[in-house]
Amino acid sequence: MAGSNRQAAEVLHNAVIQAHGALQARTPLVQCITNVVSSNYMANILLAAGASPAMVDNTQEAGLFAGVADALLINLGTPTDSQVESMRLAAAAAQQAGKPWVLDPIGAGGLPWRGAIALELLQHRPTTIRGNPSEIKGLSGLGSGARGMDSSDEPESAVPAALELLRHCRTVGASGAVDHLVGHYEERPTLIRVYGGSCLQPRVTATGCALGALVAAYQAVAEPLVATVAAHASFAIAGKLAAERHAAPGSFAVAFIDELYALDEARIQQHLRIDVTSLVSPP
Ligand SMILES: Nc1ncnc2c1ncn2[C@@H]1O[C@H](COP(=O)(O)OP(=O)(O)OP(=O)(O)O)[C@@H](O)[C@H]1O
Ligand SMILES: Cc1ncsc1CCO
Ligand SMILES: [Mg+2]
Repeated sequence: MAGSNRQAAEVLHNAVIQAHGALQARTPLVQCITNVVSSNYMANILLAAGASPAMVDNTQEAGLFAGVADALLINLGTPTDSQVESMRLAAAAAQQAGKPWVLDPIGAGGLPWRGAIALELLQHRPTTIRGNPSEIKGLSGLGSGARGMDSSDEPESAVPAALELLRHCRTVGASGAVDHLVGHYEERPTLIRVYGGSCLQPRVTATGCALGALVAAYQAVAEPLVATVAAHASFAIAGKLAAERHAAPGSFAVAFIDELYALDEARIQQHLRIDVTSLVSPP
């Protein structure tokens, strides 16, 4: 049994506006342990959105810094032995310090070594697991047809896997044309769909990686479900508006950063589109 919850959608709509204001006011320091493809784009997206990025990923400093930063992102895109050690140290330190952290299990479905690392990191209780649908399905053990870093599954098909992963974290996000997010709203398992964005977003590498970093930034200023929705909503609105002005990936990527920077209460009011479904049992 499942039911649309319009009141919850309105509450979350207002909470997203509040979270956006809190992000601007507090400029959270976000430690990113991420892949080599994503670093520069991710840092620029965090800066444009109002957060402060720090790519501290060496074994000597990663653990210490996780205790200092406001939030942590761990992204498994191009893991080396040494970077994985930093991930272990940082995840443990974040857990110890009660800091929010986000796991992006890139490629977890298709590559067994990193899949095992992602599973190992779950012991440190990430606040959010964010990935594309194939990664969410792969990490949950419910299977996926993933071939590489891009998804070969639809977000809706990842909802049972996302619900399964809620045993390890507070919220799970599966991105795509319509983002499907799960968490608990008033203690009930709940699905939130975020509409918007552009088909140019997956044509720019590391867009999903940068989304994971923005989820971490929002986790520093809002409770987990609101933070997860706020980050996805920011991407959905900025992506939609950037695509109205640019029709190809290169100029779109620049416009997307600009739209994140320009996001404000009025734009959220006008463009945010979410729906909320309370789930009694998996759909
Ligand atoms: N077809 C689409 N239409 C609209 N928005 C999309 C579409 N595909 C992806 N997005 C948006 O792009 C962003 C990244 O999602 P995507 O699923 O491409 O992540 P990803 O595969 O993890 O990316 P990467 O690993 O390349 O960083 C999200 O904000 C998502 O909503
Ligand atoms: C292309 C690529 N390869 C490993 S990570 C990454 C960035 C987007 O997933
Ligand atoms: Mg990804």
